[in-house]
Amino acid sequence: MMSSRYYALIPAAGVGARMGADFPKQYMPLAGKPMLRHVLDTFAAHPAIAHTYVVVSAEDGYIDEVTSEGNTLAGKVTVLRNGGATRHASVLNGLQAIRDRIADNDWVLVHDAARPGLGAELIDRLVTALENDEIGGLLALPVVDTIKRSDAQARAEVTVPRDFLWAAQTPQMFRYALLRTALETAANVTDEASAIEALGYRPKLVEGSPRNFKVTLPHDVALAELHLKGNP
Ligand SMILES: Nc1ccn([C@@H]2O[C@H](COP(=O)(O)OP(=O)(O)OP(=O)(O)O)[C@@H](O)[C@H]2O)c(=O)n1
Ligand SMILES: C[C@](O)(CO)[C@H](O)COP(=O)(O)O
Repeated sequence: MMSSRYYALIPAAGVGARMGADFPKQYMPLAGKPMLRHVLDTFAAHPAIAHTYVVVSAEDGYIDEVTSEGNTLAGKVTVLRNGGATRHASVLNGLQAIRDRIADNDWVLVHDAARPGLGAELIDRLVTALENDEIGGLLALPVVDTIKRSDAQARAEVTVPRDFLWAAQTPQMFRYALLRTALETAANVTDEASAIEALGYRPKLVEGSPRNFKVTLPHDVALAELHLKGNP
């Protein structure tokens, strides 16, 4: 039997509403290049990744410039212009579009365009941890703060025990057929692991890194630049 290959799928069809810029945040310049380009460069340079697919919206007017710069992504990255209204829809549309280019058993690493701090060592950590896994899993960080649940007026109602709580990151890595089925079946989910969990499986949690945080709000930009300039 042929061994499984590894593919990256990057949902990049969001509008970045919480960032409040007048263009999608994945195209913001960070440490000399657009946020999305950091992510594409990382996957394109990784020896384990057979190919990278990036999902953008049909109206996207930025992606061609971002992928053509320097010509180093040629043959390594394919743009899919079928992003959906939610992250869930964008990932599923991407998976459906590549059905003839991937085997059911191949692994897909789904990674947010908005997490430019991912480095090769974290990809290695995830891939190594899941080498002999049947289900797959994701990078995540154990929660370190005391956790409060509040009422609608932001008054603490209860302190939630943080044992066994993790904050989900990406990549989230699952075999193609299982992931596609899970996302086709699930109601709107915010990550791939939720859809897999809904089928009754337990994705493996592999320790990620604070550096791999999601750039979401305006104040995240300076921190992302700091990380990326320290280690481009
Ligand atoms: N319809 C969507 C929404 C999000 N994403 C992608 O999913 C990732 C994580 O989403 P998030 O940080 O929530 O990005 P946005 O949806 O762009 O941000 P916001 O919720 O603030 O609008 C990003 O790479 C984003 O581009 C996507 O591909 N398609
Ligand atoms: C997939 C994810 O990055 C894990 O934290 C997250 O669920 C997606 O971001 P959102 O802000 O919930 O859309």
